[in-house]
Amino acid sequence: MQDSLTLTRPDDWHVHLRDGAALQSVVPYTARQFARAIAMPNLRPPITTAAQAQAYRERILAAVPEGVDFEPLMTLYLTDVTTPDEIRRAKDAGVVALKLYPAGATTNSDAGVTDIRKTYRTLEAMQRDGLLLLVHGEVTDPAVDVFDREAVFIDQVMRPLRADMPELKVVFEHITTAEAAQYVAAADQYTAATLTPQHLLYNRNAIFMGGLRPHYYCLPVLKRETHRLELLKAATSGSPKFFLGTDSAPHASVMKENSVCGAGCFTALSALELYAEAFDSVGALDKLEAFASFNGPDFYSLPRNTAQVTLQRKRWTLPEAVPFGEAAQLKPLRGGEEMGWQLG
Ligand SMILES: NC(=O)N[C@@H](CC(=O)O)C(=O)O
Ligand SMILES: [Zn+2]
Ligand SMILES: [Zn+2]
Repeated sequence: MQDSLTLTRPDDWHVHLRDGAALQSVVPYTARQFARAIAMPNLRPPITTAAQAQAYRERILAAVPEGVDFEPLMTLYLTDVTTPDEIRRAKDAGVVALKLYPAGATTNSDAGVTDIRKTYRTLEAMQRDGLLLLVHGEVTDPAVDVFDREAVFIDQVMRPLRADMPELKVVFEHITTAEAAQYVAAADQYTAATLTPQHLLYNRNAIFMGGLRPHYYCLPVLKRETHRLELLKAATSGSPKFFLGTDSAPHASVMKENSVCGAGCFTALSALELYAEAFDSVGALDKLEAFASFNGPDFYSLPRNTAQVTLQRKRWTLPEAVPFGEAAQLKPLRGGEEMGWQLG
């Protein structure tokens, strides 16, 4: 049995770092685990301009502990009115991607896109300037069952978008279904996907085991076991189209343990350990490095990291809660439970 694993320092291609006091609390976790991270722009108000992204970047950097090497990669929140001029400014400011939130699909998505065709001139500018489009891939039609929203999105939005913008690099974020895994695997080299630890480790039973478990609720919601197995197969397939994106999404525990629970799982504390457990469960630890450290930078046309990290097979207990902002608490996914790997 393999008891330690050394790999190139990984990056997180999808994380929510929030802002203010919450940002101060969570940035150190991500910076300890990852060399770079794609900082999601769904703040309140959202990051919609290059100038806001630059200022947010500075706030993130100010929260990185002394001596830790960490680079946030910035994104803009795409709206119906984002202009091609803003894309030029974004490019000049070092912004790497825009995020498509269908309006109303998830946490802080009210300012999102109401009809993708409204953004076509802007998407053309992105295609030209080499900015990526990151997609929360769920339709918002209340008539569509919550568990079907990703699969329906593929036919209603993804296929037409790919046909109309063939050379725009698109990342189908946090995929949760066999349909999405198969769609991405079969697509050309301009389409990739991120996978979260929770969707590789859990199926939807986790949300209901012995009672309703808010800390396992995120969007897109966990699916059946058949989907989880397909996702794990995709992640460990060796295909360069699949890479690490935790979607670590901190919400104060009072907001999670509430009559209306916010969507999001906080995993930044132990992300790499959770992925190692998932890959180990199918004997694919040898595939973790490409997934965590190579495929993402290759797709974004960024250099790979050169430093290394080591994971040890070791039993330890994840804290049940950690401080979050001034007075709140944050409960990590798996909090209070045993872990099988530890980042050295
Ligand atoms: N994944 C989630 O359930 N929540 C994310 C938003 C998102 O990535 O959809 C959040 O910002 O809390
Ligand atoms: Zn999302
Ligand atoms: Zn997210």
